[in-house]
Parts: sequence; C-alpha cells; structure tokens
Amino acid sequence: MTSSPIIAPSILASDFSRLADEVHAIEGAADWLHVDVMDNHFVPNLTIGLPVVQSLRKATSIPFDVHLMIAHPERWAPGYAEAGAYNVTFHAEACDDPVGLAKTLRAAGAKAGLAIDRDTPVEPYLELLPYLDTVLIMTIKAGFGGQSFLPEMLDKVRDVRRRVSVGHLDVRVEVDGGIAADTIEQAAEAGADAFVAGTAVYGAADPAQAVRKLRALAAERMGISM
Ligand SMILES: O=C(CO)[C@H](O)[C@H](O)COP(=O)(O)O
Repeated sequence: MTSSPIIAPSILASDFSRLADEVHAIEGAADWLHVDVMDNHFVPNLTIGLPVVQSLRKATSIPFDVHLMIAHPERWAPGYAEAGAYNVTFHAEACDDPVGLAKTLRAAGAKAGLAIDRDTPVEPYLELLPYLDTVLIMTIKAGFGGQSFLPEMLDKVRDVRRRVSVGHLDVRVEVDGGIAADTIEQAAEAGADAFVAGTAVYGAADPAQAVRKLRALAAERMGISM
C-alpha cells in the first residue's frame, strides 16, 4: 500500500508566545501537528505538557501527532489520547511494555506510535509492528530541534519499511530530525511516509508554503502524483 506523504510541522521550532497563531499558520497545508513533549528527565530539554495540549486542542482541528520524550510514558500517554491526540508516540527506551501501552492508547481512541532514538537498534521492535500505527525513527538524537540530519539512520527506515511491506501492515514510517528540502527525498526513498519538520517549516518566511514544498518533494520521490 502506498500512502500519501504526511507532513507534520513541529511546534518545537515555533514561537511559543504565539502558539495558536503559529498553528493556524500551517492549518490547511500540514497533515498533522507534531507536538514535542519533553520532561527534562528522559531528555535534558523541557517543553510543554498536557495542559498546553488540552488548550491547543480547542484552538485547531488539525490532528495532533504527540511525541512523548518522557520517562514513564505508561503513566502519562493515555491522558494525551483522552485530550484528543490523533497519534501518541512514546519511546521504546522508556517503556517496559510497549505492546501493553499501544493497546491502551488504541482503546483510548488514539493511534499508537513507537519512537526509536538514535542509539537504539530497531530489530528488537520489528515484531511489534502489528500492534503499532506509527514507527518514528529519530534521524537525530532526541531532545533538541535544529540538529543535523543523520543519514545513517535511514537503514532503520529501510528495515521498518521492508517489514511493513512484507507483512502488508498499515503502519506509518515517520522520520524526525533535520528534515528539510535537502534531506526529505533521501528519507522518502528509504521508505518514510511521514515527515516531521520543525526548523524547515517555522524558520521559513512562509510556513505553509514550506510544508507544500516538502510534501511535493516527498511525493515525487515516493512516486505519488499530488
Ligand atoms: O523531536 C524533536 C527533537 O527531539 C523535534 O521534533 C525535531 O528536532 C524537529 O526539529 P527540526 O526539524 O528542527 O530538527
């Protein structure tokens, strides 16, 4: 199955003092809004949490792609599903029972995603794909925006894509970190079909136009006419 590319701008790169306006700037162009939740524990950075997501949910209809870079995701992830997140992704490195948490998220009405950080191999998690809706391959070390894309992470993307294709699974293969006009095509060619972009979108003069350009580049490489 070939799916249209998903472009998910990361609000981490937006102006937090004007969060709702920043979201409205990409509405109608972007597919998902990527929401980076960091706890100053699992990663050294600290961003936003559930109250902000609950408030923002009322300000826009764009689907939320929540990326939990937090310890003990089993304690917090269901709250994001209940707050109306479309997709809730937690880290493999932080979770003892990924299948159990994925089932909980689905029961709460969300899609379930598993994130794999830079230094984590993907092989042990390939057998979990039937329980997942998204696999997020970090193309940087999780924790900060604005880092350089790591092309060596694309072997993980290829591995996941191969397993998804062979198993005829309905799983999005998402990449996050350093995705921009000069890197998105490599990621698409490796098999990614969902792309998080922070700096490349919110650092652009016209964020909506930047989203459209990224989607066109990805679609062309995926052989999809838009
Ligand atoms: O998860 C993240 C950081 O851990 C961000 O989503 C990611 O860094 C996106 O930002 P950029 O496109 O600027 O790299």
